[in-house]
Amino acid sequence: MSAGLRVEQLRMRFGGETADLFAIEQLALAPGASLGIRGPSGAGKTTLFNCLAGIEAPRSGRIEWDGCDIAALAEGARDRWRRHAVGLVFQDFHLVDGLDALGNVLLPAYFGRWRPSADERERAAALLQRVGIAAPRREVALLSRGERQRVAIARALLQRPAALLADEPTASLDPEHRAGVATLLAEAARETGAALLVFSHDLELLARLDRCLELRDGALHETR
Ligand SMILES: Nc1ncnc2c1ncn2[C@@H]1O[C@H](COP(=O)(O)OP(=O)(O)OP(=O)(O)O)[C@@H](O)[C@H]1O
Repeated sequence: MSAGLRVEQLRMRFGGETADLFAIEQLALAPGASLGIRGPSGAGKTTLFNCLAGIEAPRSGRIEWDGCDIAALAEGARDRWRRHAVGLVFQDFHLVDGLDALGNVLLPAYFGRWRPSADERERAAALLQRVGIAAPRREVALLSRGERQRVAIARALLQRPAALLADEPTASLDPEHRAGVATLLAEAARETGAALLVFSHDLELLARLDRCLELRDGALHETR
């Protein structure tokens, strides 16, 4: 059993298509390491993100996270795995506007339970402080876009995930907020020892990561 991510012979094809969108022979990411994936529009980055996050099932191949092949799991088991094993950060934040910052960070703690534990509440408050949100009880709809993304990062870290996956996390932010979120993601992953996988066009963000690959013409290519 190996720690981190190990992908082998991963193929994805949507129904009705005659060719694979991508075929990835091998990909590995160790705990604590960071990897960026960029690529032209339509190359399949979001689809690959969805496969690696267990949101979508590939056509064939292995996606092992800490030795567990999530490609072989049924949808319900994959959903359960995703809730505790990975933290997800999206371009458009996926926050619940009617809730305050603390309520949003605590959302993952509600799955399958009535309410979060005292420990989880404490951790959520500490994470919000860590990401620089001074008003945890403010409704997220009233926060700036940069602040909203920082709340989303705090939420992704709540369950102490072994991996942090981000899909275009800085794309809807202005330059000042982009730099802050890039630093935060890289630091948070380093501090927690999580593997960090970022899909992005943001060259400044990609430059902060250990390694960067390009998804192009259905395959992953080295960029540096
Ligand atoms: N559910 C689906 N069914 C059929 N085709 C799909 C589906 N989802 C995505 N595609 C197709 O797969 C291709 C890759 O889409 P994807 O969103 O993964 O690309 P991307 O690299 O993230 O693009 P962008 O950078 O523009 O967001 C596109 O041609 C898209 O139309």
